[in-house]
Amino acid sequence: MTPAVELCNVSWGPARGPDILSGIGFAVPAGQIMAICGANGAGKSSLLRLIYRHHAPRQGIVQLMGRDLWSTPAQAVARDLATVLQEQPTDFALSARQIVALGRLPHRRGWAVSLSSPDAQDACIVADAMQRMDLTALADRAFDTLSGGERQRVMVARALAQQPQVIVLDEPTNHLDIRHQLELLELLRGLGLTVIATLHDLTLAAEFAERVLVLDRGRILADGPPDQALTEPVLARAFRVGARIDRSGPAPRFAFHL
Ligand SMILES: Nc1ncnc2c1ncn2[C@@H]1O[C@H](COP(=O)(O)OP(=O)(O)OP(=O)(O)O)[C@@H](O)[C@H]1O
Repeated sequence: MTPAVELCNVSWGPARGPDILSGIGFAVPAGQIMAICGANGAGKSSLLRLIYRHHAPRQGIVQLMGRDLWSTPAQAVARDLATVLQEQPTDFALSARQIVALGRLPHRRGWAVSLSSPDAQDACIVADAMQRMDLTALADRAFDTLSGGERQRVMVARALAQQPQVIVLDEPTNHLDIRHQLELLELLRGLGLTVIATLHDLTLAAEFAERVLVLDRGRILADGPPDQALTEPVLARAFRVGARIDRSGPAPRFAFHL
């Protein structure tokens, strides 16, 4: 079966700069939940930007649903792939519902859309996405009056309203309290979609993901099920710390020292 996302021998670096990512190759089957872990500056966000068609690879090819990303119009990519990023809109006064309704844009012909009067089907999809993210009571609040965690849930609801095949998330649990972290990861797992998320919290990554990719200075250091990818030697090398993993309980416990 065609992978949902596939990178073949990809490298990327900024114009006139050295490679930040090199020799990156992996295929994500449809429906797989993959976490990307690694130290600050390892290249996690840059890798996501290649997957959501923000950076074009310097070398190699990135495919979404079997099509070269850069031979596919941006709107067609947006029908298949949604993002939840760290940068959030803050400088305009749309309501939470209107932000979520933006997720319907890629499905509109010619991008023409009235945010205040979406058609009945779109309104239903938007309401459903908001309900799943526990946002119904906040629907009419201006986005810039919401807390960090509420905003994050709005951005996830917008991605759900997009009804994509693939969701790419950059540190989705940032700003969320423990309950909302667990609820979000549970929800993502239950969607049946392909999910690719960067996660700093290794315990969450080990519990949530079926597969973990560990990046180290722009290269893949480990790629496999959590218990094979998140090992003491891999973590020691990736994070330059001593690492101990206690696997005696139901979930692994990670301990680190300098
Ligand atoms: N457009 C750019 N121009 C120059 N350097 C860049 C650019 N984008 C990323 N970098 C550099 O590439 C490296 C990887 O950055 P990236 O944001 O991908 O790391 P990360 O693993 O997501 O880090 P963090 O955990 O701190 O968010 C960093 O050293 C960063 O400064």
